[in-house]
Amino acid sequence: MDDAAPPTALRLDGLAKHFGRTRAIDGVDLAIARGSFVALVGASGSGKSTLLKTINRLVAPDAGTILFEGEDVTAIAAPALRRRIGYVFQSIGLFPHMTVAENIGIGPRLARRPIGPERVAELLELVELEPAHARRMPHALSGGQRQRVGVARALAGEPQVLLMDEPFGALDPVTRDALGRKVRELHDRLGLTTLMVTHDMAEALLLADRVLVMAAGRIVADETPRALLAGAGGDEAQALVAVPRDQADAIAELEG
Ligand SMILES: Nc1ncnc2c1ncn2[C@@H]1O[C@H](COP(=O)(O)OP(=O)(O)OP(=O)(O)O)[C@@H](O)[C@H]1O
Repeated sequence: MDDAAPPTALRLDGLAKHFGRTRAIDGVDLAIARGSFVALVGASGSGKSTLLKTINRLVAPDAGTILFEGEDVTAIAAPALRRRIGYVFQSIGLFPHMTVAENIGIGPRLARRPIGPERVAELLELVELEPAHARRMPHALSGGQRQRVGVARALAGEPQVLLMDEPFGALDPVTRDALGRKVRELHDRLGLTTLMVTHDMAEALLLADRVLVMAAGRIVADETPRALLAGAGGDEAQALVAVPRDQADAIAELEG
């Protein structure tokens, strides 16, 4: 083994999950180095969300193992696991009847390590929200603010790993861009290991250190953004890279 390589935060071996006849995950082997920011892209229905959910045990796989810092996730109590692995949901997923502060504190509370108002204020500051937002209900926030609360909630238990399922999907492009940069900055500052599902190859190329492409339950490409832009990864990956590249070319042409 290479002594200089960073330790593995997550290791998936022979992972499979079927829903009836659908092979949502069809034999995935994957090692994610501590500290890396990995994007998971691929067509709708290719298994990205299911893969993410198996990691923090929201979905139980039919076969295979998942090691988190060398420990089988099934051996870790779910609340403790979910405190150590923050999760930002696709549809934000805030509890509508709870204040922002209660939403942010739910994970630590379930893990019997409740957080106080100072920590809530600190988390709000981390995602650039006002301290007064702590008392608001989710419906009284904009979509971008709600998603920031979702990120704060995922960070509340001081996780080592951050899983994000299409976290910026519902946001306007300007907010999306700002929040993407913010998350990357927090990833670097807090020393996180991040696995982010996105439909947007441009976002994956700009934010991640490594891009995985999923198709029909399998990982069909695993490349750095630079390698993808240089043509690596095969047809599936290159079809996805072509989208932002063609758009950039078309805009450049309009600018004449
Ligand atoms: N609870 C479930 N019951 C039955 N089928 C499911 C369930 N969850 C996922 N599937 C199926 O498994 C496959 C993979 O779904 P998954 O949500 O993981 O894909 P995805 O790549 O995340 O899609 P999207 O980008 O649209 O979110 C799909 O065919 C989906 O319909």
